Amino acid sequence: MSTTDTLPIPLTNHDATVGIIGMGDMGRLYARKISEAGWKVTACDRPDKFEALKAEFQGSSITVLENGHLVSRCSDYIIYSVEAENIDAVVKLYGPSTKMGAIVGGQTSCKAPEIAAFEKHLPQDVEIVSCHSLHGPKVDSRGQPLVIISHRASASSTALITRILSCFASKTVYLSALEHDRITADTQAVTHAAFLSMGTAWHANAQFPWEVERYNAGGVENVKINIMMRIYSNKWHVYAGLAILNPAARDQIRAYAESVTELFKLMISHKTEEFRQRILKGREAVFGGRKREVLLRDDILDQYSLSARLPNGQRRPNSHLSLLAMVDCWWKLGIVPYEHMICETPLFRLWLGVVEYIYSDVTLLEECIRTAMEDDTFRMDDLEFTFAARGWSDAVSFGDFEGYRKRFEKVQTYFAPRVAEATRLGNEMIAKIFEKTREEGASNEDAKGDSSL
Ligand SMILES: NC(=O)C1=CN([C@@H]2O[C@H](COP(=O)(O)OP(=O)(O)OC[C@H]3O[C@@H](n4cnc5c(N)ncnc54)[C@H](OP(=O)(O)O)[C@@H]3O)[C@@H](O)[C@H]2O)C=CC1
Ligand SMILES: O=C(O)C(=O)Cc1ccc(O)cc1
Repeated sequence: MSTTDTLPIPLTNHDATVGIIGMGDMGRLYARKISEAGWKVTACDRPDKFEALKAEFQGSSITVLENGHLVSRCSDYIIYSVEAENIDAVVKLYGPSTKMGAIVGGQTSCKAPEIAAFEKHLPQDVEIVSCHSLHGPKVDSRGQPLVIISHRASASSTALITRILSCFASKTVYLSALEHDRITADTQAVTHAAFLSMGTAWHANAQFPWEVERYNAGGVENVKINIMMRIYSNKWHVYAGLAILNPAARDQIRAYAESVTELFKLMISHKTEEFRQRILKGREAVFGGRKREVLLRDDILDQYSLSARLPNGQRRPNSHLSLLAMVDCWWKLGIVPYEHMICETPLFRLWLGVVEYIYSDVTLLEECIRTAMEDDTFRMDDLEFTFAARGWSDAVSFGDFEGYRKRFEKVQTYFAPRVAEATRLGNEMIAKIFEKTREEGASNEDAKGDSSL
């Protein structure tokens, strides 16, 4: 980190102007929160959206400008909140207009291309402090991780950005760009790959899983369905960007697809003992000697089913290939997911909670193994899931944004009629689980003076 202290930004309260380039979902969240906290905010989106955006923010304290040149000229901290795929082009366009001595950052989910664009196109007098809120635009930011990357900045500038972003009441985590990308590949990219593959497999089998009896099977299935729907209700470019542009993510998604394929081959060749040994080795590597940390209770999850017709709550065995492959892949890559909780997202926490739920109960795990080996009920789902995991891995390794978009939107369109309902249920489920988790974490702390939550 180099320092440039020649043109200090004033540090007295609220006297810096914050500029937002890209008024999509995250840009709007940032503009609104930062302006509510009392900072002067300027913002723009693409020039063709200027009139509409100006009309929308008429009478608010956010000043909408025509383009990124105008935002850059008058702002002390400029945040690029655009598609990761576009970051180089947008910084190239507006970067040279940055006010002398200002600080620049970005909100993209993968930092290597963002930092490369800043280094390439920003004048030398400009400092670089980037950020990444590890949650979607509709999630309560309080207590969620917010990564701050002080890449080329003085301590006082980093302190100023920390102060500006403190309005989110998030948990600030300081990392380098490289650390950020390695950790988020583990927490976000592989998690998304699993759920994208579930959606693709259900679509390939022409199923709405909540209408199929074998999926009306309690908490774990509810989490799978709700997270899958949540991911497919977001914009494709968010997931494409963080997977395709992050080399660590590409490797991990490939490793996940390999684990899925290898486990599936063992299943269909009925190599029970080899399969069991592999599952148990993964369990030992990832969870061995660890007390259960994330609480997920089936009775809470059971309340959040999309199924209207079928009675809820009777657990049906499932091979849970998606979940067994996750642990297998963590083991093969030497990843201990708990070490990455500093960059957890709500989805990663839920996913780890579900995985942990199965792996902490030997009876449940044995049930998965037995079902995988003996029960054909889920075989066609597992086959399609295997194809899907490899398909997503190919789209990511080929760096194929267009192919990724088509794959994503095909499934998104299929599930679209139920998205609103799934989002509502998913939000309730997440809020309830985290509320319960916090409560139980607090009572554990009272009881033992030791809470990991
Ligand atoms: N959504 C999420 O859950 C999260 C997203 N992120 C990251 O934040 C960034 C923004 O994501 P999000 O807000 O969801 O995406 P959006 O697509 O909602 O917002 C991006 C906005 O930037 C605009 N834009 C593109 N080019 C320019 C330009 N030259 N000048 C001004 N505006 C421009 C886009 O316009 P147009 O649509 O016309 O291209 C769009 O309105 C992404 O990099 C994403 O990875 C980070 C955390 C969470
Ligand atoms: O929680 C998740 O994984 C999400 O899907 C929301 C999300 C998407 C992109 C980010 O950079 C951060 C959070």
